[in-house]
Order: sequence, then structure tokens, then C-alpha cells
Amino acid sequence: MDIATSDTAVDTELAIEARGLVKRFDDTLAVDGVDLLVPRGSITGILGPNGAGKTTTLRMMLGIIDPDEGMRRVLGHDDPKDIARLIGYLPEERGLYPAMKATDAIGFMGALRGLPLPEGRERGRKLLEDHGLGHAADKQIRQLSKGMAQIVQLLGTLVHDPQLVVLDEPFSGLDAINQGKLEVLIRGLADKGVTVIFSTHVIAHAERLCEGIAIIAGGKVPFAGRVDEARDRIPAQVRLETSAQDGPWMAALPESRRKVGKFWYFPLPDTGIEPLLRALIDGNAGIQSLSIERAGLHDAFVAIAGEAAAADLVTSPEGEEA
Ligand SMILES: Nc1ncnc2c1ncn2[C@@H]1O[C@H](COP(=O)(O)OP(=O)(O)OP(=O)(O)O)[C@@H](O)[C@H]1O
Repeated sequence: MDIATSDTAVDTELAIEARGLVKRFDDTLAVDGVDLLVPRGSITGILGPNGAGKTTTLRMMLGIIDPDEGMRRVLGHDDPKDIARLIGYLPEERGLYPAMKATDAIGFMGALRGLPLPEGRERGRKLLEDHGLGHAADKQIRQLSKGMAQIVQLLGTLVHDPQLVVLDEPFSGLDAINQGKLEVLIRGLADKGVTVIFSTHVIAHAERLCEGIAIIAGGKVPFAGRVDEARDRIPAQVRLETSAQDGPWMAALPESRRKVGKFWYFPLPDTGIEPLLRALIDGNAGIQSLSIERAGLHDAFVAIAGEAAAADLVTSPEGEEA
């Protein structure tokens, strides 16, 4: 499933429809005309550097703040506050009451979204068990590691069975193991038909998890669509090794070819691989090896949003502090 990009999308298929959103804080234009269409049941990443406008965009989707201009419909409602019980939200600022037990913390978060407290506690215990944290159920939050407490808070955002889950930088602060668990959890939600939207400045998370991404920089969204579509903005690169040094086959290589060591590198011609292969064979190149490398999301981000915006992004989660 992908971020719908056409105007023909049927409203009921969209968990979020936002058009022309603008938000100013005094002199700061935090969000400058954002359009975003998120299909129900999809995983969508909002990818951008610090200060790009990710949190402000998410807060407008939740009805925590209202846009100065533009419209948003969330689960078919113009005011997201009307359907707060259908939404789960993990804010960027983490925090649970340190003295509360994990099950109570989850139950309390459920109660804030309309779930009776005893039921929330019971569901909390089950969620903790299902996610390998059964041993933490009766521990106080202050007795848990930071990463464990963050997972407890995340489970608290899910306890009332929301249809839409909004996560602001959910991976930050988690070590590699907990990041992996969170990825599994997010995929599991989408498998159940829950729509998940999360912000991140880590490219690998968006690339691995999302069907759809919105690239945000300077309050604008220069790209919203499938991850594949973003990567296709840059032609795939061919890496070619030949036994012949020169010959008629050279005419098949575009002007922009580069030779590094024994390999030629050049963009895959628009005509595709087969005509290229034929020309190389007919021209006696003596192909030793040939591979086609698709652009990664980082290169696509640079091409779409520019070097400056990409400078603040982290390519892999290893670059994050645990
Ligand atoms: N309540 C506010 N008052 C004033 N300025 C704000 C407020 N909230 C956000 N901003 C400004 O709006 C811009 C976008 O901020 P936002 O938090 O949406 O970005 P972000 O992409 O989530 O970045 P980060 O990952 O650093 O939180 C920034 O310049 C920020 O300083």
C-alpha cells in the first residue's frame, strides 16, 4: 500500500488527508503548505532533519494544534479531537510517572483515552507479556531501564486499540535490540489494519519499514509517495567489468560513464538492461561482471531535498545514541 498521490483517492480509504497545511509560531514558518495522504492500514514515515516541521505536522494531525491555513481530515473527521479515542500518540517528550507500576502506567494511559482502568491494567499486563516484558509488569517505572520504560509508554499508546497510531521519533533513545522489537511491533500493527505514521531522522528506519514516506525539509514536503518511487528519482547505476579495453561496445556506454579501477560506472540507460547487454555482447566487450545498483533512500533524499537538509539525517540506526 502506498501514500496516495492522486486526487482521485477515495476519502474513506484514507486515514489522513491533509492539504495545504500552514503553521506559524511568531516569526517562524514551521510548516509551509504540507499535503499528505495516508492510506488506512499503511506504515508511513515522515523523514526529515531537526527542525524540519515533523512534530508540528504530527501535532496538527492529532488536533493538539490547529493549522493557520489548510485542511486535515483524520479517520474521516475534520477535528481530530472528536476521535481522540481512536488515536494512539507517542510524543517526542517521553515520560511516565516514576512511582507507577508498569501495568498501572499503561492502564492510566488507556483511561486517558476512555478505557476503564481495570481493563486497561489487565490489557497492559497482557501487552507486556506479549512483548517479552512480563517480568516488568509489577515493577515501578523508575526501576526500569530507559529503553524498557519507553516500550512501556509505547504499549500505553496502544492499549485502547487505536485505529491510527502516531509516533514521534519512536526509535530515538532505544538500543539496537529494542529498535528491532519496535520494528516488529509496528509491522504487527499494520498487519492488523492499524495505520501507523511516525517521524524519524534515521533513513534506515523509513527505508526498512515504510511503504510510504513524506520527505520534509524547511516546513515543506517536496516528496510524498512510495519509498520505491523516491528511489526511482535517481537512475540505477550499472557497474561493468569487461575484458576488452576498447572497441565498438564503448558506444553503448553513456557520456557520463566513469572508470574506477577495473569497473565502469554509469546510469542505467532509459531503454533498460536488455539493449545494453545486446550492444555489449555484439560489440565484443567480453563482459566479466555486470551489476545494477538501485539508489538508496539517502541519495534519493539528497536529490529531492538537497545536501543541506540531508546533512542532519542519520543513515543507519547505529549512528544513533542508544
Ligand atoms: N511551540 C513553538 N513555538 C515556537 N516555535 C516552534 C514551536 N514548535 C516548533 N517551533 C519551530 O518550528 C520549526 C519546526 O519544528 P518541529 O518541532 O516541528 O520540527 P521537527 O522536524 O519535529 O524537529 P525536531 O526533530 O528537532 O523536533 C522549528 O524551527 C521550531 O523551532
